[in-house]
Amino acid sequence: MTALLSVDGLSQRFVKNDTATVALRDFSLSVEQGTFVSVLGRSGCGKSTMLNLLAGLTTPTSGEVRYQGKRLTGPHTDIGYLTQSDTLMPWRDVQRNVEMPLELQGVPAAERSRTASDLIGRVGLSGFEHHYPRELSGGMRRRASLARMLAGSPSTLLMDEPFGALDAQLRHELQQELLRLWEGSEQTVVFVTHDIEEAILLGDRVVVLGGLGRIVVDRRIDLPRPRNADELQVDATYVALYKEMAGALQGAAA
Ligand SMILES: Nc1ncnc2c1ncn2[C@@H]1O[C@H](COP(=O)(O)OP(=O)(O)OP(=O)(O)O)[C@@H](O)[C@H]1O
Repeated sequence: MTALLSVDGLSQRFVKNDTATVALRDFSLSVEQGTFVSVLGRSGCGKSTMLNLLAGLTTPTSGEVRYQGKRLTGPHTDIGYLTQSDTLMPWRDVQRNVEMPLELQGVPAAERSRTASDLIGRVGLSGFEHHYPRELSGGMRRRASLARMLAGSPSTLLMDEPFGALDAQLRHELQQELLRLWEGSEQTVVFVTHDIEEAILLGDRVVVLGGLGRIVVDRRIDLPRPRNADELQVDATYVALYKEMAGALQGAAA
């Protein structure tokens, strides 16, 4: 398989009021086309900084990001990014927010409306099509943002803790929905989470980051798909992976 997205020797340093913070140091990662890569790490280890760089939103202090073999110098229309912050347009209702990427692609109105309604249903927001972002809960805004990102059918999806604010049941439903949409799509996913179970359930590969984006574990997940969260709990391979990753996260904090 070919590397779709790769970074080599990436460092990011922020300077604020004469104080420098290093968020990533000499970070390298190569993501193969069509794979689902989960990135696990504790708060503050540099995950969002890494995604901002992969999305071409920020320029690294040193090193480079390559997408489809070319140096990435800014946002790319093939790369969808679900950030942690709310980027829904406040003056558009849910339907028109989700339709937005399709408008930009010149998709005819009837098809736009059909695709958006389908995705709104898949993220559990049917009935809220004409609500504005201020009329939604935080979790609902997150789901609307997810539907909007999926509407654009980007070939690469970067997702920053998309399900972190949701209750367990909804999180489970959306994990399954995301897998249904992804399987067979050939989309490449980089999915950031704090949750070990979620990382293993979803990923073809789990990368665990320690401080400053140091990779402490990089494991291929060979569990067969479709995966069922309840069945995994008693699967010896899953249990061993879980222990390894829990230990790595603990060790990274020490
Ligand atoms: N724009 C910025 N200016 C200054 N420091 C920053 C900036 N962005 C991030 N940092 C610092 O870089 C480090 C990594 O932050 P980052 O947001 O990447 O962590 P994270 O792993 O995504 O955390 P979380 O899981 O809590 O979202 C932190 O110490 C943070 O304070």
